[in-house]
Amino acid sequence: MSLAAAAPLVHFMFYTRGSSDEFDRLARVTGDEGWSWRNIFSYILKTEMLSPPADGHNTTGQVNPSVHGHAGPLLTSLPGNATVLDSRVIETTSQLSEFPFNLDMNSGNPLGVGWLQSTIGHGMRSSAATAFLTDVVLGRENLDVLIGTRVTRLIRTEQFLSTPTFLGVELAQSASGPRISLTARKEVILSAGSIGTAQILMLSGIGDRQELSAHKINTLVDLPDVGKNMQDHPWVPLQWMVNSNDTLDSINRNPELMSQFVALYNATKQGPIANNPGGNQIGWFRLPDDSPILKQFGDPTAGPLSPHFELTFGNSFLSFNQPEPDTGNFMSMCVALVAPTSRGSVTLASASAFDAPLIDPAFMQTQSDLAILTEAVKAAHRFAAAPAWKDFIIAPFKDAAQTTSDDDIHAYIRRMVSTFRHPMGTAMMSGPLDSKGVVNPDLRVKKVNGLRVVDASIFPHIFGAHLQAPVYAIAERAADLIKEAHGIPLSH
Ligand SMILES: Cc1cc2nc3c(=O)[nH]c(=O)nc-3n(C[C@H](O)[C@H](O)[C@H](O)COP(=O)(O)OP(=O)(O)OC[C@H]3O[C@@H](n4cnc5c(N)ncnc54)[C@H](O)[C@@H]3O)c2cc1C
Repeated sequence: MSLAAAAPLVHFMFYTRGSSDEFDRLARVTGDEGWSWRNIFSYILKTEMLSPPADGHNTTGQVNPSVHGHAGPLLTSLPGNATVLDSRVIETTSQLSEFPFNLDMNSGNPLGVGWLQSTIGHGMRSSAATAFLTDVVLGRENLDVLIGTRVTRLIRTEQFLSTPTFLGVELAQSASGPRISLTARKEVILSAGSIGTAQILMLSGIGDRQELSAHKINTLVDLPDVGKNMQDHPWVPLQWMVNSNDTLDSINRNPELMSQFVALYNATKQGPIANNPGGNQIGWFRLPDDSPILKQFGDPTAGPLSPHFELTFGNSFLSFNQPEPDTGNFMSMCVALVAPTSRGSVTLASASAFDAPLIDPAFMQTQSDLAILTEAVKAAHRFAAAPAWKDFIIAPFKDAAQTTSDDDIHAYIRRMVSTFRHPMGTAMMSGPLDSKGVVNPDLRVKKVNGLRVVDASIFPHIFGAHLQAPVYAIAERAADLIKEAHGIPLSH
């Protein structure tokens, strides 16, 4: 029994696996070599089918096909529509040595600037739903997909000495609607994401005793780390005014032009609408090895192939928290801290599954987070100062212009910081004998029988990556762990 994943239906489709170091750290901290890059790589390839870009252009020199899957259900592709930024971003990589070109950021070494790969195939979003819930799969007798239905809690079905078994699931379609209970024969697989999984566990009596009792929930399993250790990627936008009309701003502000491109897209799956709105390239970077910040605070990354920060390059005014200007054309960078050390939480607001829980991403709570994101903002300005942008950039947008001194940047970060929507860690995995953590390396919930978690909540450290690819990777291995546990032959 599991929940279908929906976030892939709304997200930005960036397909980034993270570094080999990050999977190797997962193996190291859990004591399970099965999570290492070497072992996980075949699962990553199994999920993917690298496909031609929407515009059919020749992608030689933009991707390394040998590190990709070519027969999986999830379609990935290179950008499907050229933009006015492309040549300038790539030129910058040969002009400034601190921003080198990387042929393929999904090889295990993401460092440098490369062409964005997206979960797009034939100009359309490829999601967990399109890839895995195909008509054939939906036709299976042993699969029911319930829509408009919420899990309100898991139900303890047995208790053997001090270990409870949770094979029951309670569902409802509204806060006051009837509750329906189902009982699994083998096990329950909880995949409600970093927010939903923590909430459901706590509503089921699995969590921190004190917190649960505050909501009059009987603690059946005292697991204090449920909802703790949350990490997410904080980012700030920076924009520059540019002297070209050929940016998406011109389309976004012109309903007639927009409907022409929508019509083109509907007829041909081509044009700007077929492209990832997030841009055509991304870069992943480390602070220099001799950085005083690393000396003072230590290195928060998983290793030398893991980035401290990310830059994305957008062909329009991009921001989650600034109104779009009425005039002008823009180039934007999203500047993200991808190895944060701050840890937040998900706690219950009430004992109802229909009340959203309280989410505290705890952004910028450590000095090192602030210091590294500050360096990232400075790096973005250096990138935009490369000769490649000389005749293109007019000036930084008025807010971005106030980011020259460290103090200014700190104030800007405090004002602008936002989430990349990559929460993880609220049911973190740890070694089988480790009292910290929520799930064991086989993803089974500690101190419980019959219950496994498979989603982004299990990562003990955030990846330097947009998280869908790491989640697909762990889900592929989880499928084998589940089959093994129930004596079902593996398919490879
Ligand atoms: C706006 C946005 C943009 C993003 N962009 C990108 C991107 O470009 N690239 C990338 O790699 N990642 C991106 N992400 C992140 C990525 O989508 C997530 O990291 C990933 O989907 C996490 O997978 P998951 O299985 O843990 O959770 P989800 O995919 O969120 O799946 C959890 C599912 O459980 C359901 N659920 C929760 N609680 C209950 C309940 N009580 N009862 C029933 N169902 C429940 C939810 O509705 C959801 O369908 C983005 C996320 C967002 C929100």
